[in-house]
This record gives sequence, C-alpha cells and structure tokens, in this order.
Amino acid sequence: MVVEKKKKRGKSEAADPQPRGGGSRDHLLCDTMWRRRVGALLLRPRSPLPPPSSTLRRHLPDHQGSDGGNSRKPFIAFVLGGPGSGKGTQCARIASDYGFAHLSAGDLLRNEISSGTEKGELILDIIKQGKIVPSEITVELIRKAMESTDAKRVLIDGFPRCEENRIAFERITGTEPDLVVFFDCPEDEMVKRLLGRNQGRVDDNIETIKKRLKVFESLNIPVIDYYSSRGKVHKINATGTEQEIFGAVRKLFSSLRF
Ligand SMILES: Nc1ncnc2c1ncn2[C@@H]1O[C@H](COP(=O)(O)OP(=O)(O)OP(=O)(O)O)[C@@H](O)[C@H]1O
Ligand SMILES: Nc1ccn([C@@H]2O[C@H](COP(=O)(O)O)[C@@H](O)[C@H]2O)c(=O)n1
Ligand SMILES: [Mg+2]
Repeated sequence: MVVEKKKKRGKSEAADPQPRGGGSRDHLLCDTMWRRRVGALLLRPRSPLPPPSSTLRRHLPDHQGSDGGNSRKPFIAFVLGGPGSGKGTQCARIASDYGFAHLSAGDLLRNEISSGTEKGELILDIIKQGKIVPSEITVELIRKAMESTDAKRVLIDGFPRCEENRIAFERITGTEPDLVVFFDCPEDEMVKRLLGRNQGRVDDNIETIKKRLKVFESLNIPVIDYYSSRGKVHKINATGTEQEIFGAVRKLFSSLRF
C-alpha cells in the first residue's frame, strides 16, 4: 500500500511546502550542508563504527531466532508521523500495555544536548532550525540504546526521518523494522497540538513548526512510501481523542505475533 499524499492529511497553509522536485531545498537538508559544518566533528579520529556487538547481534538476526533463542532480534516497530501527530503519546501507551521499550530519537538527541558537548551544541542548532541531524549521530545513539535494553520489542519513535536515516540504520545495524506505524494527522491539528504542548521545547514555535512540517512532507513521506511498497506500513488515523486513537493502536498491536 502506497500511502496517500498530503491532500489526505488536510494540509494547512501554515506549511507552504516546496514542490518535491523544485524550489529552494535549504529547509530540506537531511545533512548535506551540516555535514560540511560538522565535517571536522564527524571525521575526527575515532574508532570506526564497530560491527554489531554480540549484545546487538543477539537482537539483530531474524527475530524468529535461529540458534535456540540465543540470537533472537527484538521485534522492531518504527513509529512515524508528522510533528505533533501523537507519536510520543501513543508510544508511551504501547510501551506500557505491550511491553515495548520506547526509544525516541528526538529524546536521545535532546539528552545529548544536555551533555553539554560540542556535538550537543550542533544538535541543538539543528533542532532549533527544524532540520535533520546527521544520520551518523542519530543512528549511533539508537544503536547504543538498543544495545542497552534487553526488551524483546522495541518502538523507535521519530526515526527514520529521511532516506539517509533509513539507509544508515539498515547499514549499521544490519536489520530492518518488522512494522512501521504511521500516525496520519492533518497539519492544522498538528500545529494546534504543538503550540499547546508547553514543554519548553526550542522547536515548538510557529516558525520552526512550519519548517518541521515541510521537512516531514518532503523527506519523511518518501520513507513511509518506501516501507509501504514493502508492505510494512500500518496507517492509523491520528485525529480524535488519545483514547480513540489508542483504540486503533490496540487493534493493530493485539493482532501482532511478536
Ligand atoms: N489525540 C490527541 N488529541 C489532542 N492532543 C493530543 C493528542 N495526542 C497527543 N496530544 C498532545 O499533542 C502534543 C503532541 O503530542 P506528542 O508529543 O505525542 O506528539 P509527537 O508526534 O511525539 O510530536 P513530536 O514529533 O514533536 O515529538 C502533546 O501536548 C500531547 O499531549
Ligand atoms: N531521526 C531524527 C529525529 C529527530 N531529529 C531532530 O529532533 C527534532 C525533534 O524530534 P521529535 O521526534 O522529538 O519531534 C526534529 O525536528 C529534528 O530536528 C532528527 O534530526 N532526526
Ligand atoms: Mg515526540
């Protein structure tokens, strides 16, 4: 199933998106420009990315398991949707009712900002602009978080945000998601929710929200389309109350064989 395009998501004028093939793509940078700026940071001598460690390998091969249960990889669900579509809210409920570890890419990046490192400053700068952090940084944070959980079911919330994220994840971890959940929400509803979130996030202001919506439309939707073409996407209507939406989520998760 290829996901219907933005018309169905009730686009508002707030986003003023550029056509995918044309117009200025500055706001769409996955990491081209930033790579230049952070070249030194990323290319600094450091140990090369290790091959999946034994802990991660235990999680990564086919999750059906091939050596008596010792090599089971966790069931991995990517959770996608526009900014404010309710990914974090629904993930918290899924984690609690279905025993998933909840790894939020945004939270992992924000934790890195709190560390006060040079990398943290770079991440803050990118998040303030609603752009996407270089994949090497995000995938490494996710890889470490996956390694440090024993959970057999993992939700990866807000990742992959662009094709480059997806490809880097698959290359570095050697695995793919078992399921992709897409919370489909109209833009005007997402804007309303974000402006009312009140959690002091540096990117919850109308200017940055507009940029995040454009980035979602231009870079994240192609990832959803990619997984749709592989039969992995389950789209959930993310309008209505949290409880109503969780009703649809429950239907999906109760039908899964982990
Ligand atoms: N169904 C809903 N109806 C109204 N408000 C909601 C609903 N679901 C979540 N919210 C609220 O909307 C805001 C955004 O929700 P949430 O943080 O879960 O979104 P998100 O998709 O994780 O956003 P982001 O991509 O910015 O992290 C929060 O304040 C949350 O409490
Ligand atoms: N894969 C990702 C995920 C997030 N970011 C950056 O963090 C911001 C906030 O993410 P949320 O999921 O918490 O909304 C997002 O706008 C990006 O700037 C990222 O770069 N890559
Ligand atoms: Mg979130």
